[in-house]
Amino acid sequence: MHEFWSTQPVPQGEKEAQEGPLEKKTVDDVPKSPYPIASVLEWWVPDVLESEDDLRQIYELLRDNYVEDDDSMFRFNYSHAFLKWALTPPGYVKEWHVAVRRKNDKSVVAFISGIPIDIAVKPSAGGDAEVRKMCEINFLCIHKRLREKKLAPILIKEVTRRVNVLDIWQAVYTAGIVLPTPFTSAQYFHRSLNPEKLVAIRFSRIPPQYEKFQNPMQMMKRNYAVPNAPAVRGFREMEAGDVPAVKSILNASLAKFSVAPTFTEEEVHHWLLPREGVVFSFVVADSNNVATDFVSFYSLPSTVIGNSKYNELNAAYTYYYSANTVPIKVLMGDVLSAAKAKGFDVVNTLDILDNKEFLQDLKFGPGDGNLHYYFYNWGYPIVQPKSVGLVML
Ligand SMILES: CCCCCCCCCCCCCC(=O)SCCNC(=O)CCNC(=O)[C@H](O)C(C)(C)COP(=O)(O)OP(=O)(O)OC[C@H]1O[C@@H](n2cnc3c(N)ncnc32)[C@H](O)[C@@H]1OP(=O)(O)O
Ligand SMILES: CNCc1cccc(CN2CCOCC2)c1
Repeated sequence: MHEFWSTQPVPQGEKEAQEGPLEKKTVDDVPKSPYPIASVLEWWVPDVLESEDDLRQIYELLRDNYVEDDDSMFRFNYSHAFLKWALTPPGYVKEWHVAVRRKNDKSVVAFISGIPIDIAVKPSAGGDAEVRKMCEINFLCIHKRLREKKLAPILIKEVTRRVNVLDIWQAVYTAGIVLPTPFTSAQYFHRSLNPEKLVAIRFSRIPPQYEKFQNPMQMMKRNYAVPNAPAVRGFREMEAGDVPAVKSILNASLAKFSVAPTFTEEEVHHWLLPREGVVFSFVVADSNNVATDFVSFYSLPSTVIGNSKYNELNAAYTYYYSANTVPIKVLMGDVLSAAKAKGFDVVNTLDILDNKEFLQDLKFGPGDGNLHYYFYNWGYPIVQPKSVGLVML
């Protein structure tokens, strides 16, 4: 059971693992050369910022081989612009973008990414959070033709080496599957914006109680209709001048959670300013045009696998927010309007942050997917998703 993960510094299910590092090594202990890999393969560092062709190769690997739902009806289709954004925040390390190519034709067969992140972790006994520089791991992907050959542990060990050599010893990551050992498990919720398309691609079903209506789909459209303009006075798109205020209110909001990132001004600029087709952010500005509230969402489409009428599901995912002068359910109501106006079919979210405060009133329904959260080399007790303030792309 867990031939690889049983060898790793992650909680192994024993109770009461101590909080904090599970093993202590120094940079001197870290191998200086890359982990050995099959002779027909080679390590490769794509230049996702400067090379559109390198970025295209990572994009295509993920488009065709990344995460699908359990029934293989949908597969994530992160865009080029989204991947460039997700992989190159301030202080990113090019070598933490770890790819594997076939030597003969240079085709990309696998990938795993790491980016730097400052995570504030509160001791479970209470008290001040400890801010720890960690690596956030994402986009682990092996080509469908190379699955179940133990290549994933090799990718994980190599990215670990490249992180350790820079004196960073913890990571945070999420997965849709249960591994040793989650510190929280969140549930997905979905808010229909385009019920007709969602039913046509079998993302949604017409609830049985609608069958009593003469025109069930008409009733579904009515139920999920949203205003086409924001309700909150002073609601507008975020702009560069809002960065200092957003940094202040967002860090204050996130400090309430047991596990959450902290953002520098440069990180607020990178992660939270609007980027067309990628991330959408809004503030509520007071009479001096100073941001008092903030809310955001990102675009993550999925390929619809094998549907004749539609080949893409346009999904928005709720991102970070700070609700201070208006309740989050009012602020998120304006997100639904903005997402509908921009052509999204659905808004997806998790029961992390204060999201449970709006799920019911805004007509989100539970999904059948979960997102499990993990630390690498950091013992931490299992906490409820509502005490987690980290959003993973
Ligand atoms: C200090 C710095 C540390 C940095 C590193 C921190 C750790 C980061 C960890 C990674 C965080 C990733 C976050 C995300 O990106 S989550 C998204 C993961 N990607 C996908 O689901 C895309 C589609 N699937 C695939 O591409 C492959 O199936 C993958 C690549 C997922 C596995 O490839 P394959 O199916 O061909 O298997 P194998 O024969 O090579 O290897 C089998 C071993 O791999 C373990 N496995 C399977 N799936 C995952 C998974 N999602 N996280 C961690 N481990 C996983 C599995 O339990 C088994 O180990 P053990 O059970 O026998 O022990
Ligand atoms: C947070 N990063 C994207 C993600 C990665 C892996 C797994 C999941 C969650 N799955 C998605 C597919 O449908 C079922 C639930 C999401």
